[in-house]
Amino acid sequence: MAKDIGIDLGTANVLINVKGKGIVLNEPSVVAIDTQTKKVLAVGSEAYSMVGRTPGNIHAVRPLKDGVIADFDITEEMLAYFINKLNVKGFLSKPNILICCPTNITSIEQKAIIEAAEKSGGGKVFLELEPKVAAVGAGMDIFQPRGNMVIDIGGGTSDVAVLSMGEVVTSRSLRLAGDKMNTEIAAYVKKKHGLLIGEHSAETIKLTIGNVWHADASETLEIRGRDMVTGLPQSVTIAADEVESALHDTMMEIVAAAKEVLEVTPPELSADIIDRGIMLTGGGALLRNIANLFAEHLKVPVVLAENPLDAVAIGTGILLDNMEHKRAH
Ligand SMILES: Nc1ncnc2c1ncn2[C@@H]1O[C@H](COP(=O)(O)OP(=O)(O)OP(=O)(O)O)[C@@H](O)[C@H]1O
Repeated sequence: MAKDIGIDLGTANVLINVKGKGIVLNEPSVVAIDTQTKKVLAVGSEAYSMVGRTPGNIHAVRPLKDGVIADFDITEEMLAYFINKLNVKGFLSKPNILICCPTNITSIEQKAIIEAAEKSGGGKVFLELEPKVAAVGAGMDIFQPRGNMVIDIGGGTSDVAVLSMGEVVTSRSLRLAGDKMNTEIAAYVKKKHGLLIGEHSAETIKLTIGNVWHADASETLEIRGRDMVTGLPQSVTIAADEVESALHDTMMEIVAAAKEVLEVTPPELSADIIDRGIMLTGGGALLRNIANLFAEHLKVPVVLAENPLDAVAIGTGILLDNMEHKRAH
């Protein structure tokens, strides 16, 4: 028998939850391609280590951009590679797949995701909205007639949603999240320090001293890159409060989206949200003091999911169990 699997097909990472086993795969959504032969050379972690370091004929690409499939064929190859690696196919049967997508993708994009999962070895493919699955994975009971609000900040998209009785009541999805933050950090370092840095270095700055509220200026990190004037390798010291200003505009856009969602939320559900607080999920939730930033602007308590990066994958496991439970009764 093939095993059912849940996939968090993210812009930054792909996580796969196999029924009965838990999260068995967690790799960056990156594929290295030989541009001459068009052959896939590496997938996942191995390909990620090549980003920004490849010679001319090798290209390390992210097949998903802004939370949607930018390159269909490569996404399919990547998914097929991950699914094969798991050995979940049965002798004659294919695994059912529950896969997550942002709230504002078009029906064409939805079809592309389903098709990619089917072609990469899936049996029945179900699509679920990412914030719903993230909320479930973060431990929220969204199936009661009560308001639950979640903000999921991933690599390519930030989703804000209010859920009740298992469905999304109001939502906003922004095509800006962790990747945009890296771009903003690199742009800041270029403008303020005259230093060109790559994607990996920007990500390291974010992960090490990324703070979005009342950052401590004495917390610093030395980074290396290429001096814009001399063209030579150079190192500079960046402080956490600089990262806070680099990320300010992006954070304010997410805050604005959350405000818009709250403004159109039915009053009874708003009251529930005040009681229960807003749940933060996705890798972006790990930015230091992010809960304080949202709480200050939204005037509502904000809580962090226990495992923000795994919430969607954990949620797929819970929803797969529910689906089986329903089928059995
Ligand atoms: N400690 C951290 N501080 C800040 N950002 C972090 C941290 N750890 C991971 N991230 C960021 O979280 C993002 C990845 O989060 P996640 O895996 O939830 O996204 P995804 O599901 O791949 O993307 P999407 O939901 O947009 O498709 C990356 O941009 C990464 O840089």
